[in-house]
Parts: sequence; structure tokens; C-alpha cells
Amino acid sequence: MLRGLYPGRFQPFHLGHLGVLKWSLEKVDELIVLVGSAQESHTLTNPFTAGERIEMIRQTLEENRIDLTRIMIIPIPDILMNSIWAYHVGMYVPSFSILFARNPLVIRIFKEAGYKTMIPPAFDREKYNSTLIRKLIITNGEWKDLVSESTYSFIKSIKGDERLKEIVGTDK
Ligand SMILES: Nc1ncnc2c1ncn2[C@@H]1O[C@H](COP(=O)(O)OP(=O)(O)OP(=O)(O)O)[C@@H](O)[C@H]1O
Ligand SMILES: NC(=O)c1ccc[n+]([C@@H]2O[C@H](COP(=O)(O)O)[C@@H](O)[C@H]2O)c1
Repeated sequence: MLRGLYPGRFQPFHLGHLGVLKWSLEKVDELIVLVGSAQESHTLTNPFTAGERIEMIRQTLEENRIDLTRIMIIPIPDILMNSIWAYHVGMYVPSFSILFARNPLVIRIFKEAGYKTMIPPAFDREKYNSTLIRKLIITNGEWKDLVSESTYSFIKSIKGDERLKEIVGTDK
């Protein structure tokens, strides 16, 4: 049984993340989606709580009829020491043998810790990136099509868009 790990902040989870997840699931039997920076929320770069991000991911998987028995979604807070981060992660998640990531720091840390790493293709990265989505939310731009229908509805239901705008002070 082959298990993989896909870390990210997922602020918010978008269709590029979904592309990576589907691609990774073709390579392994089970995938751990690691929700990083779990301690963060209510900031410009990290507006959503770990729990909210887990809901977005889970609802998107359900919407896309992805077998949830093959996926674990696990939150993890950051630590101050990059050199031991892979071991810290190893303590929070079931064993895995392949890392899926495009973030160079993450790849480096896990390579040094002896893990096999695979770099997924970029899925329309100019369009599908969370920084752009957060910017569009703040400026009242069109971001609906960059996330799944369930993520869009979920963010609206928790008034996550209003939260983000209030944080940066552009709601007035
Ligand atoms: N469109 C995409 N195609 C392929 N990989 C992606 C895409 N978007 C993000 N990733 C990868 O998914 C992982 C988690 O990404 P992350 O949660 O940081 O999203 P992001 O869109 O890069 O967010 P932000 O803009 O807030 O930094 C990283 O390895 C990142 O490179
Ligand atoms: N020292 C640490 O705690 C450490 C090191 C590298 C990445 N991370 C986390 O892993 C996640 C990586 O995701 P991104 O690719 O979205 O940046 C982030 O939440 C990041 O903070 C944590």
C-alpha cells in the first residue's frame, strides 16, 4: 500500500489544488492532504481557519465524487525550525513514502529527510493561485470559477469574503 503526502496552506483550496490532488491519487493508493499553518487565520495571507480549510477540501472532494476512504485531511501548525519539519510532520500523520509538492522549500526539506518526492504539473498557475483569489475577493472581482462550487458556497456561507475585506479595511 502506497501512501503520499500533499502539503499546502489552501487559503483557499482552488481548482489547481484539485488538479494536483487528482494527479497524485493516480500515483498512490492513499493521499494525506496536510493543511499547513494550521494555527493561522484571520490574516490577509491566511484568512481561513484550519477547520474551515478542511471543510472546503472535503466538500470539494465529495462534489467531485472522489473516494474519501483514500484521503486523510490532517491539520498541522508551523514550527520555528525548518530543519526538523519533516520529522515534526511524521509525528502527526500516518507513514507515507512519497511527497507531492511544487514548493521548493518543502521539496528540499523532505528530500533531506530521505523521502521520495514528485513534482506535479502546474495547473493553469496564473489563474489558479490563492494569492490571486484573495486579491479578487478583496477587490470584488470574479473568483467564483477559480474554486469548486462547494468551496464558493462554503466561503459565502461563513461570510469568509466579508471577513477578508474587513481584515484589509476595504469594506467601507
Ligand atoms: N495551479 C497549481 N498547479 C499546480 N500546483 C499548484 C497550483 N497551485 C498551488 N500548487 C501547489 O500546491 C501546493 C500548495 O499550494 P498553496 O496552498 O501554497 O497554494 P497557492 O495557490 O500557491 O497559495 P498562495 O498564493 O497563497 O501562496 C504547493 O506545492 C503549490 O506549489
Ligand atoms: N517550519 C515549518 O513549520 C514549515 C516549513 C516548511 C513548510 N511549512 C508549511 O507547509 C505548508 C506548505 O505549503 P505551501 O506550499 O502552501 O507554502 C505551509 O503551511 C508552510 O507554513 C512549515
